[in-house]
Amino acid sequence: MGEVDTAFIQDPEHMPNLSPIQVEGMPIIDLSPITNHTVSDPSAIESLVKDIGSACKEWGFFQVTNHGVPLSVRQRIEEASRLFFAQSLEEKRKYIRDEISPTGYHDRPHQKPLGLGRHTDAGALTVLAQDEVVGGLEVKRKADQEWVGVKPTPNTYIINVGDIIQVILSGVVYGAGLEQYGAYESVEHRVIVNSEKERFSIPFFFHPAHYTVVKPLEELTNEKNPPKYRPYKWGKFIVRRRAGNFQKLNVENIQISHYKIA
Ligand SMILES: O=C(O)CCC(=O)C(=O)O
Ligand SMILES: [Fe+2]
Repeated sequence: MGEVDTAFIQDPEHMPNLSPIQVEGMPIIDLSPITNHTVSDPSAIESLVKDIGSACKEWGFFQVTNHGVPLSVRQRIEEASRLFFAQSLEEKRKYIRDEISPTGYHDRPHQKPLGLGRHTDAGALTVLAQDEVVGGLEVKRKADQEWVGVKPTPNTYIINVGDIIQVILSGVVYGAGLEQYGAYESVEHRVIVNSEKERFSIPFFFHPAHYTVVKPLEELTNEKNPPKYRPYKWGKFIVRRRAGNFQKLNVENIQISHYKIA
């Protein structure tokens, strides 16, 4: 590996612990009440909605089973990505990520063991097919702010709240006794890689159109509960975020905290 751009080198307190605690505590949510059309039990849907709400508030992350995505589809995507990445660098660079094709190939320099520095996802939410063998995703657990590894669960997808949901739902007021759940927050996460095994992961980002203005839901704000964020243009935000290419969270790169109303 060549020289690593110092912008990617983390401060010591953000360097990953090489053997993080592996947790299974992240909620696993069964989506069969919405994917199994033979069951039409409104109370099952109601409790599903509640469970998703609690998972979003307590973890900002959850995993889904019975999601209705055929395993064969996932396997075909995984196979196609293995074939793509096995090609020569020259071939891959034909599909390089740039301003015109922001989802293209990105041969990002990284300093092992950190595959992807700590960050929050900028979009509304992310659906992730994590590598089922290698794992490597770590989440900053809201309960104690510890970094915990997310143990891969076969044929599940990991879903996490992104910055847009944090802003839109920032006006949610909790009833007495419910404060411990905290708010809908876009939780920090990062990825560690190991030098022996390749790691494949397939994130799908829910992003709005570039002209979208992101702002707290007006129905949730009023004089007593004023908006906590200034409106921002999604297109500008994501273009600036991409220019920073997941560098350190606390420097250079644009964050929703910059739009926070003190
Ligand atoms: O590879 C992973 O497990 C997560 C990737 C991720 O966090 C991202 O692309 O935003
Ligand atoms: Fe992410």
